[in-house]
Amino acid sequence: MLEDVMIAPSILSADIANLAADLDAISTADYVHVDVMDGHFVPNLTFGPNVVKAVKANTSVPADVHLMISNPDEMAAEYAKAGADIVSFHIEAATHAHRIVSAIHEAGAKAGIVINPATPVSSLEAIIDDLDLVLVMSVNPGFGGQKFIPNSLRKVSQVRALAREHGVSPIIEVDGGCSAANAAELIEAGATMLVAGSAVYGKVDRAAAIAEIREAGRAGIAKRA
Ligand SMILES: O=C(CO)[C@H](O)[C@H](O)COP(=O)(O)O
Ligand SMILES: [Fe+2]
Repeated sequence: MLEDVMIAPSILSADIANLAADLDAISTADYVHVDVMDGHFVPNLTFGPNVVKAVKANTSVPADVHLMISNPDEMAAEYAKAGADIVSFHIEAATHAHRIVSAIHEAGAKAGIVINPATPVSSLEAIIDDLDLVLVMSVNPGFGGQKFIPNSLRKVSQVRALAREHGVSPIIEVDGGCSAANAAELIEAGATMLVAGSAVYGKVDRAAAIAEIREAGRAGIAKRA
């Protein structure tokens, strides 16, 4: 049973020159979402483990690190060692997914797998028992501020069904184009954590934006099947 809707603002949309202040502004969030892009798996380039360390040094909000990198086999555990509370990597980039999950766990973090919009939920079947989190991308990764892909809702329901079938309850996170406008339907479909970049950092009052998305999402809890 979902206790409450979790919100993870993405610092992709923060002012990196004023990161400490922009982290203070989201102290009511459940996680801070850190988008790591390597310029290979996705066209864009962002942060490395040093930024995860800087985030950890400047907030007590746990860090949810989303790796959009071509080499999670080599690098995922480094982000756990840098202090990430959750490290998630893309199934499309992984050679030995089970080994990566074990390495993240051994380094002391929770482990998640991310699936792109065109990757089927069935790709998680053999590994869902080992995961703390499944992240459904609702945009093609690489940039903030993109439009939500509607078919993602069906995929969220499919992840929930797969988790139930396996008797596990990973966090079900959705990333890309999430806002107060679609929070209720996402939570109703089975999401438990929503990433919000532009929907939080695009607003002057970030705490109010977080509260608004959370409140909108709560309407979906009651409607759940
Ligand atoms: O992983 C991401 C992009 O690849 C970001 O987390 C995501 O796009 C958040 O930004 P927004 O809420 O503005 O869509
Ligand atoms: Fe992300």
